[in-house]
Amino acid sequence: MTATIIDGKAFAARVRGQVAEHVSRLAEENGIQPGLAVVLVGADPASEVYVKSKGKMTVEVGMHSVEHRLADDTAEGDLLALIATLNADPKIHGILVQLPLPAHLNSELVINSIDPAKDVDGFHISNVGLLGTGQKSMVPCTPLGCLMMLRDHHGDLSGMNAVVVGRSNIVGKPMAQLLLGDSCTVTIAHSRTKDLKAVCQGADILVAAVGRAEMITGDYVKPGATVIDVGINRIERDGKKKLVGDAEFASCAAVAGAITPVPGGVGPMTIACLLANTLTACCRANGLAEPQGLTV
Ligand SMILES: Nc1nc2c(c(=O)[nH]1)N[C@@H](CN(C=O)c1ccc(C(=O)N[C@@H](CCC(=O)O)C(=O)O)cc1)CN2
Repeated sequence: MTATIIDGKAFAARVRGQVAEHVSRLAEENGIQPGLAVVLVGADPASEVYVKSKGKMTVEVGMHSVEHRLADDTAEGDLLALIATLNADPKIHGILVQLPLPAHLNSELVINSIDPAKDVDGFHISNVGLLGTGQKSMVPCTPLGCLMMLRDHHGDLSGMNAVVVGRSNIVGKPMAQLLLGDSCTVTIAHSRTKDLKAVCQGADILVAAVGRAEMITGDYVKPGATVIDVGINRIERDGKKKLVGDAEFASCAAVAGAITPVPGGVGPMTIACLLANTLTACCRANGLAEPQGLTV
């Protein structure tokens, strides 16, 4: 079998196009412009790239974009004060603090200081609780992007066996909640799961979010299954730098029915869903109907 490649780059471009249409309608009909503030502390090279990309795409869809770049040794109190200012700013509907934060900062405290209504990452404890109890929330961008691609590929997901390998707060846990919300039978597996291979072999949908380069090989995959690869690992092979996922692409693609590549799969959907979440937050803040198909 040769898997269908799920093109996340093209899908993300379509989502951004839909967001842009909504943004222009909001301006024409309501005189409102959604605004997103991104906060970067320190100079992690990958984070720098993601933040730059977020700013550029925010402007491209017609939103108001604000970037705050703070020094690596920024005091926690100063970061909290900035977030308080953004919470109170009516032009800002979404606030994102780029992760990881430098080690001296308490990420949980920082994230939980964001107004939950502006928490476009969906990481605030209120949004985590709302999602976990099936209530309307802000949904974390990467799992939301994965769900959109799965719904697009399969239509109805109900009754499918989904295995999520990885239990992070950012991807694994919310991904499992979203799949459960779509009536999948969900297993969360991780590095300590006994006979991980056998567990994965039972999956109709296999989400690899374990953070280990090419750990999921073709023999973990049920023939015809859909593999969603969330991993972004920078490795060196044959003296060349390469970006690979948590799934070994060639061997998995030989068995799977469909697979997301790295790069060009889940990654681009993360930023597209951030823009969708900012639009959703803006509509909610103004008591307007939420855009259809851009949130759960
Ligand atoms: N506050 C947050 N921090 C982080 C998040 C997040 O959702 N919120 N996710 C990741 C990083 N991330 C966005 O912030 C992100 C990762 C990857 C991509 C992407 O488009 N990847 C490309 C490859 C790009 C490359 O060469 O590195 C791809 O997969 O095709 C976008 C956003 C951690 N931090």
